[in-house]
Amino acid sequence: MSAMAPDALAKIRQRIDDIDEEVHRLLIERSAVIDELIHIKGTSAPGAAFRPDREAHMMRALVMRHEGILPLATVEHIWREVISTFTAMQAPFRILIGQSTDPAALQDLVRFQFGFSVPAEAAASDADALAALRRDGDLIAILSPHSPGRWWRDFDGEDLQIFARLPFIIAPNHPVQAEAYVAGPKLSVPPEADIRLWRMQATGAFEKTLSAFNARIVTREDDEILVEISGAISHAALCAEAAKRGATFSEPVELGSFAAPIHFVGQEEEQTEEDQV
Ligand SMILES: O=C(O)C(=O)C[C@]1(C(=O)O)C=C[C@@H](O)C=C1
Repeated sequence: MSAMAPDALAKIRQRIDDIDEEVHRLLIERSAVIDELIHIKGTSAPGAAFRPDREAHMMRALVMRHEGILPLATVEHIWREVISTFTAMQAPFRILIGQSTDPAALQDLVRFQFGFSVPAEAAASDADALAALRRDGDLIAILSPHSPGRWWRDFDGEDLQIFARLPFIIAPNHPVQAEAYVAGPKLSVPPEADIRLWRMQATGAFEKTLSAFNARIVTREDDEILVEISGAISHAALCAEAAKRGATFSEPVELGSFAAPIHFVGQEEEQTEEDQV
């Protein structure tokens, strides 16, 4: 195959330039609504702009409309950068990264989700992260469910709340494989959420009961468990089922709630002309 004629390359580059210009102009246009958003939402308090349920809805729409050869994670990351920047433009916030058995992976997750326009730094410990969160209203903390700091023991969902679980799109080849919760001050508008995070004491053979309710044990230590469970399931229903198996669950402490993640299995192959013959 001969090299592409220079004018053909120039034409393609012109198309790319035109597209880039349009995307850039649209982003500038998107940012023009910020003042109005601040006015309508009354987002004067630091960190008060977060609307996790709206973000979840947008990410679902993004997954639904995506097509072609562009990796979904690329588009996801671009939008995460945009949404995070737009959140900070309404009300600035900072990120504290909690303890993890894999700090580099957790840092990657933070940058994938929040981009580079929001300051992020590692907390000395989970306890420090929570203390800072309780002190400064403009902070959110990224907390690992596998943290040696066991932050969940000092968290009762009263003054702080978990309002998102990361990553939101779970895919086998996703560039970021770490998982974490986003904790922050109580949001002024409680998010619509389908999964709650509970801390409970559980005894007996309780695992089957949780599986039957599609609940996910995130962390377990002795008889204390951290569980993600659908908002449609009551504690009473869980206990009634557990009783049949001689298991028990204590009254749960709800640490927060969030939108269910999207499990993305892969992009549908584009059908080429060769496939059809
Ligand atoms: O829809 C809003 O309330 C916004 O503030 C806009 C926006 C966005 O950039 O799309 C930013 C932050 C919210 O968490 C959700 C969405």
